[in-house]
This record gives sequence, structure tokens and C-alpha cells, in this order.
Amino acid sequence: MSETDLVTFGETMLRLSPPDQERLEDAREFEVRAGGAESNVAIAAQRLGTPATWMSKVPETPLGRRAVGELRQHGIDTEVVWSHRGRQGTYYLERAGEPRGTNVIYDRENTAVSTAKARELDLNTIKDARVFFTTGITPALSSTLRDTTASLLKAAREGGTTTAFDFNYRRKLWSPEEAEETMTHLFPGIDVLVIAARDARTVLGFEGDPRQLAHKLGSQYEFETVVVTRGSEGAIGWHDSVVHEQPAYDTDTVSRIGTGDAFTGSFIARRLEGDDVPTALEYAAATAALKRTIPGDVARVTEEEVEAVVREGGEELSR
Ligand SMILES: O=C(O)C(=O)C[C@H](O)[C@H](O)CO
Repeated sequence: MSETDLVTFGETMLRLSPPDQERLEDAREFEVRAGGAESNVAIAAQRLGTPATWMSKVPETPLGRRAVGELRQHGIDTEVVWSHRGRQGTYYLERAGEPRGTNVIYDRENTAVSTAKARELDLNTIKDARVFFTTGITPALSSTLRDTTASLLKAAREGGTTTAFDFNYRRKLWSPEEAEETMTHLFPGIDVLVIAARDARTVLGFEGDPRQLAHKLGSQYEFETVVVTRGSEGAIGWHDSVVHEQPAYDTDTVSRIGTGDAFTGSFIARRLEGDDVPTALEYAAATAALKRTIPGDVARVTEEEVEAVVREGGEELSR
């Protein structure tokens, strides 16, 4: 009997950001938080009632323990291979309005996670879960992780675990051509694909409006479900050859980082609860809107808050 419904695998970095909109060059302080797409998704799902486990390989150092400790504080289980070699990844986030724009600088070379092999991980955790999730960031990190991603998706399939994958193209990690080649090889092992309309166009070369993108992806690759995200314009879900449109909820944005992960974690949690695709999309959009009001990578939301946004469109004043 599985104790976890959702297992995610990937890198979580320490995120260092100067206060307000200060420049990295002369900042005297950094706020430190943990952030990574796959752990962000696990936390969002857990907040919505889905027991979730994040798997990774982490250096046995104060920085590694700091990252894992923070994830545990969010209530998810962590299943970590502790390593005496390799670094803890970090990223620097310099926040700014236009025209400077927010900038992310990665420092994630030679990390412990980039050496993680499937045989080091407990594949039964994945096989016993109901959903296994990772993103396109993981295979972008090393050739070892390319193989590991494929092996974990295979193990999930063998165990009858649904596989979910966020395409999450990161141009600072690899080229569109490399990403296309790797990801399309992974596609046959994926049941539920989440992809930004922008990535479907620029990396995969698909054309058309988001409804057409969802339909083309779904039928060309035999996914069970495809969700095409469109940022502030909402999302499109494709399932059983039917397309569902979900607008975004209005939000006063404090931080966009992690919005997509909040959306995906919530979508997975609601599907596991038995919701149909249109209902799960509504909850996902509500969770994403709430995340945008919260600093940091993580959607520290409650089920009640998400319900209220779905019910009231977020207009309600709580008193
Ligand atoms: O960009 C990445 O690799 C990250 O995982 C950092 C952030 O947590 C992620 O982008 C948020 O979705």
C-alpha cells in the first residue's frame, strides 16, 4: 500500500535574492529560499491534500541539508540519496521591473543531482505511487540525468503509475534543438504533458492557436492529457480528444516564479481526487493566481483559499 500518491524527481536549488529590486553587483544581503520545479509541484499538491514525496540526490553538506530541511518544513516527504561528492545548486534572482526585467543566474554545474542514476534511487517508491512527475529541466542538467529521466518514466509505467511531465524549457540550460530531440524521445513514456504554448512553438515548431496546439500534441504523440499553458491568458486542456478552455483569474502579482508549478501541482492533486479535467483546470488556475500573490517559489496556499477563488473569482474579502 503506497503512503504517497505523488512522487516527483528533480533538482532543488537554494535561491538567493537581493532585497527589493537591488542589483546583484552591490547587494549586501541575500534572502535564501529553496526552489525547484519538481519540489514546488510536490508542495503545491501536498497543500491541496495529496501526500507527496520529492526524490533527489543532494550533497551531504550544510547547503544540501538547508535545501532539504526547507522542503521538509513544507510538509512533503523527501527521499534523498546523500552524496559526498558534487555541489548543491544555487540560483540568483535579481528582481526588476521593465525595461530591466527579472533575471535568473544559475550556478548549478557539477552538482550531486547531475550524477544521479536510476539504480541509486528506490524505484519501488515510484512504482507504488499513483503519479510520477518530473520536468524538462531534469534531462537538461546532464547526460546522466537524461538516461535517469527515461529510466524513471519506464519504471513508473512498469508499476502502472501515471506519468506526468512539465516540458519547462529553460533556454539557459540547453538549446531548442537539444531539448526537442531529448524530450520527443521521452514523450512515448508520458501520460500527462504540461507545456507552455511558447515552448510548443519555439522548441517543437508547432503552429496554430493554443487549442490547435493542444489537439495536435495530443493526437500526434498519444498523450492521455495535454495542458497548454498561456500565462496570464489561462490554459487549454485536451483530454479524450475534447478541448477545454480555462481563463486565468485576476491577480495582483508579487512573484511570478513558481506559478506554473503551483498550477501543475494543483491540477495533479485535483485529478487524483477524481475531478474531471475542466474542474481540475479551474483549481489549477486558482492556485496559480494565489501563488502570484506570494513571494518565493512555493505556493503556500490552503485548500480553503483555493476553493474561495474558484467560488468567488478571488473577489471575496475574508473577515
Ligand atoms: O529554473 C529552474 O531550474 C528551477 O527549478 C527554478 C525554479 O524553482 C523554477 O524555475 C520555478 O518554476
